[in-house]
Amino acid sequence: MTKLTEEACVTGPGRVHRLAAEEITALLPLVPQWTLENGRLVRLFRFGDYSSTLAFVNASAWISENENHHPELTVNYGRCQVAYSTHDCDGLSRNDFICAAKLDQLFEHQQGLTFPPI
Ligand SMILES: C[C@H](O)[C@H](O)[C@H]1CNC2=NC(N)=NC(=O)C2=N1
Repeated sequence: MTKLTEEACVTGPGRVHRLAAEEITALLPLVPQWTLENGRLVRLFRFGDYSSTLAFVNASAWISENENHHPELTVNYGRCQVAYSTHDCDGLSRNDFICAAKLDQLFEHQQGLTFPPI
C-alpha cells in the first residue's frame, strides 16, 4: 500500500468509491489523530495564536484546491476543527483519508517552523 500522503484524490461524480465499514476500519490506523463523528472524519488542530491558526487554514486551502476535495472547517482562536466527508458518494471515500494525512503532514511541518519576532 502506498503512503496516503503520496496519493492524489480521484474526484467527480461517479468516480468516487464509497468506503464500506471494514474499509474505513482498515484506514483509520493510518490517521490515528482522527476520529469518526457522525459519518465524518474529524480532527481538532490546536495552535498558539490566531495567526498560526489562519496560516494553517490558508495552507490547507491550497491542499483542498489542489486535490479538489474540501473539508468543513470550524475556525476559532487557536483551534481549527477539520471534518471530511465525500459529497460525491454521500459517505467517506479514500479522498477523505488522503487529505487527512496531507493535513497531518502540513501541521507537523508547521509545528517545526519558528518565525523571528516581528
Ligand atoms: C465537481 C467536483 O469534483 C466536486 O464538487 C468536488 C469538489 N470538492 C469536494 N469535496 C468534498 N469533501 N467532497 C466532494 O465530493 C467534492 N467534490
